This record gives sequence, structure tokens and C-alpha cells, in this order.
Amino acid sequence: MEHFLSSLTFLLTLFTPIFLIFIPTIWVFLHFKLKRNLPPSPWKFPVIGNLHQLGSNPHRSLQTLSQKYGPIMLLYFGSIPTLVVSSAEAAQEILKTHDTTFASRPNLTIPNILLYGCKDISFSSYGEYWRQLKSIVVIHLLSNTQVKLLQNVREKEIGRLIDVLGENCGSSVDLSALFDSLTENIIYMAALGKPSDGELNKLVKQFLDMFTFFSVGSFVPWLSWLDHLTGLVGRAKTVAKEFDEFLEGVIEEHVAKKAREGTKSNEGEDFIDILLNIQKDETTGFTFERYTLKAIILDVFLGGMDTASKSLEWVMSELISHPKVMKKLQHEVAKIAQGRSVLVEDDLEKMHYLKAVIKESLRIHMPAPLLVPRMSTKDVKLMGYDIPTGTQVIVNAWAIGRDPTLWEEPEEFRPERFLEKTFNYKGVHFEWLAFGSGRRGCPGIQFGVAIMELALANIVYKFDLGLPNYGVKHEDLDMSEKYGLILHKKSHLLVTTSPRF
Ligand code: HEM
Repeated sequence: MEHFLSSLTFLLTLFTPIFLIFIPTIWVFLHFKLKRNLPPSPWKFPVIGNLHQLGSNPHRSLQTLSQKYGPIMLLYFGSIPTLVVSSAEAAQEILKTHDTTFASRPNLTIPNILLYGCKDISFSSYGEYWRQLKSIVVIHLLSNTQVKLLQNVREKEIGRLIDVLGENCGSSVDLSALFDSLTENIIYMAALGKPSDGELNKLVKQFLDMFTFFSVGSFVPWLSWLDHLTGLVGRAKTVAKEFDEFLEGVIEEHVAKKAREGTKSNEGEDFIDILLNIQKDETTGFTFERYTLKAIILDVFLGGMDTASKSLEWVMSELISHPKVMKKLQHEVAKIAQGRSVLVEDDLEKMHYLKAVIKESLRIHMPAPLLVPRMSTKDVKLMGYDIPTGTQVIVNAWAIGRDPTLWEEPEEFRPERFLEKTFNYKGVHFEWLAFGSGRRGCPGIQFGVAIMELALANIVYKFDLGLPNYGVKHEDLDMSEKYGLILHKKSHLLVTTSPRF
């Protein structure tokens, strides 16, 4: 009995403090958790959360879910709480009012491996490192002046595309593939100072493809070993190593050339030259390592490669499906060309309808329909809801671009609506977010738009475009989408061309 009592006393002495500390803590935790006003959520499965609800076209599935749960909803991508925003008002809260709180990026497996531990601009966390990189890119690589300096590269490559179309008049040509080569060539020349070749193309394609693979570890961290088991991590490491060796080679070539020729003038310098200059110049205030330089170049491929070409593919498909719009556009460009054989960049300023056509196409077919995911870095109150730190945020810009409360007959391709609106590309109008907005907004707008406008103007000026005679009417052109790194057409756009003069 005495032994029993002493054991009891011992247990009470041990557990009483534990109860006294833990029970109130658990109570406080539950109280606040239950009291937190979280956004509405659909029912979720254990482990995978709501991932099964994303389907093959997440922008569409999320739009459908938002029609039921509202413009701010909380989903779980595996164990990662993910806020999905589908109205212009909510997007403004994220991208403007609370921009700094949502300016970080989630930690994802593939970008981590491919981009030197996310040491690039697109995926690095918000902070001083990212700020420096973004300034370098905005001031030195993608500024208006720099984009203007690349005018001859664009004109040459677009001239080549026009020649191919001219040589193939009457036969079926794969316009999607031609747009891909056009942007590839321009990006390679701008970034590396050399034209594309088969090997490099293969490498870049492998690199971009890696971003489309699903990594379990990004969403269910305790299952990250599965990414090793499936070979995903191994494959990503191989691609990263091959690309790194390639970039090292190109950078060394640039260093050797500079040592041979000295710095005569800045003319004709590519992005690697410019970055090497900044790295050497102590007065710029930027110090960075070799891996940062390589990560920036990779970002140029990542951000620039498919965005402009797939946007051109969509806009041309819309024009072929809407002959009246095509005629109106051809009328505008012909009036400005006044019989000259080619249109140059100075002509573009006056082409208001052309700009409206491109904006309308970007509204319906946003290349990055869900922008790039962001992450909250502190607790914040958003439109009455409590959003905890570490929540991933997805802005469904595609759904906002088709919101019937913002756009009359949103499914209709009607460029005229952009003649009435004074929308620019900079993301200050939250109902149209093709390039994102705020601190993490796209720095490549001028670069991308310059390619699209000049290519489109010259193609429609020189040629009438039709569909190969397979019995498909222009209004029945297949417009199905394929979701990927960039939203593109499921089937390539095959066309026939005939000269207009
Ligand atoms: C039609 C052309 C393009 C479209 C539609 C486009 C669209 C976008 C979008 C939607 C974002 C995410 C913005 C956000 O999260 O708010 C983005 C980010 C970015 N884009 Fe573009 N882009 C285009 C061209 C380019 C080009 C040509 C480059 C570079 C050469 C580029 C480089 C980047 C980079 C580096 C970021 C990440 C910015 C950051 O995280 O701070 N983009 N782009």
C-alpha cells in the first residue's frame, strides 16, 4: 500500500505540471485555430488534400470550384495550404495592397535542383538577393534601351520567318513550329550571342520540360523520397548538370573573347557580356557569383522562350477563326505601311487595332493562367479572412480574364473592347493580368511584346492565311488547350498562305 501511494505521488508530481502546461496550451491553440476565420474550402482527402480536383486543366477546374466556394478559397495541395484567388478585387489585395506579404515563392523541388537552389529571379524568396537580381535584369538586360538595341535581331529573324512563309505559299506550313524557332533564335542571340543549334535546342527543351513534371515532395514533404524512387530527382540533376556544363563553356568563351578583344564598345553585347561587365565593375554596387549569372540566363530561357511564341500561336488562331477581325487588322497595317515592303518597329506605335488584338488574345489565352505561385511570409487579414504565414497563393488570372461581371460576353474574341479601355501591360488593371503585377510582375514585357507586335504586323501585311484544305472551316479550328509550363494549343496551327501583293 505504501509502495502504491508513493508511486501515485510520484506520477502526480510528474504529470501535474505537464497537464498544467499542455492542456491550456492545447486549448489556446484549438481556440485560436477554430476561431480563425479561414476562407471556405472544399472537402479534402488525407495526404493528397485537393490535388485530385485540379485535373488536366487546373485553371478551368479552379474556376469551377471558385463558382461554388467564392473568389477566395483555401485548398490543400497535398499538405500545403493554398489560397486560390479568382476575382479582380481579391487579386488587387494580394498583388497590390499586401504585395510585400505575398512577394515570396513556395519552395518547389524541381526549380530548386535546376536553378542552383532557386538562385534565379523567378523562384528566389523575396528579399535583398531577389531585389538585386531583379534590378540587374530590369535596368541592364530587359530595359527599353536594351530591348531597342535588339531591334536588328528581331527584324532579321522575323524577315527569315516571312521568307519561309513566302517560299511555301500554297502548301501547308506548321506556324506553331515557326513561331517556336523565331523566339528561340531571338532569345539565343540576345542571351548567348549565338544562333540556335540542334544540341542547344534539345537541352533547352529538356530543361523546360522538367518544370512540367509533378513532384510529390513539393506538396507532401514527408513523401519526398518518392521523387528519388521515381527517378525524377535523378533526371532533374542530370539536366541541371548538362546545362551547367554548357553554360560554363559559353561563359568561358565570352571571357576569352573579352580578354582577346578588350571592351571596345557595348554595341553587340549579349546578356552574358553585360552580366560579366556588371560582375567586374565595382561601381555598380552589385556583387554576385558565377551561379547567379547562370541562374539569370536560365530565367531568360524560362521566362522568354515559350511565352511569346505560344501567344503568337493563339493570336493567329483567333485571327484565322475571325476573318472580319483579320480584315480589319490587315486594313490597319496596310494603311500604315503605305506600300512599303516591310513594317518596322517605328510603325507599331500607330497600330492601335493590332495592340488591341494582342491584348484581347492574351485575355482569353493567358500564357501563364495561374501566374507564378506566391507565398505569404506573415499572418494577414484578407477581405475578412485570416491567412496564415506560409500559405501558397495562386491567382487565377485566366478566370479573372473571363469573369462575366467584368467582361461583357467574356468568351467572345472581340478586340474592340481594348480600343475603349486604356489598359497597359504593367498589371495596374487587375481584371487583366497577362504579365502579373506588383513586385513579382514580369520584367520581360517589352521584350515579349516587341516580338509579338512586329511578327504579327508583318505576317498579316504580307499574307492572307487560311487553313489547309482538310475540310475544316475557319470557325471550327481546334482551339483546345494543353496545360503546361505555358498554356498552349493542343494541336499545332497548320496554315496555308497566299501573298497579298
Ligand atoms: C508574352 C510574353 C510574356 C508573358 C505573357 C509573361 C508572363 C509572366 C507572368 C504572368 C509572370 C508572373 C508574374 C507574377 O507572378 O505576378 C512572369 C514573371 C516573369 N517573367 Fe515573364 N512573360 C513574358 C515574357 C517574358 C520574357 C521575354 C522574359 C525574359 C526574357 C520574362 C521573364 C520573367 C521573369 C524573370 C519573371 C519572374 C519575375 C519575378 O519573380 O520577380 N518574361 N512573366
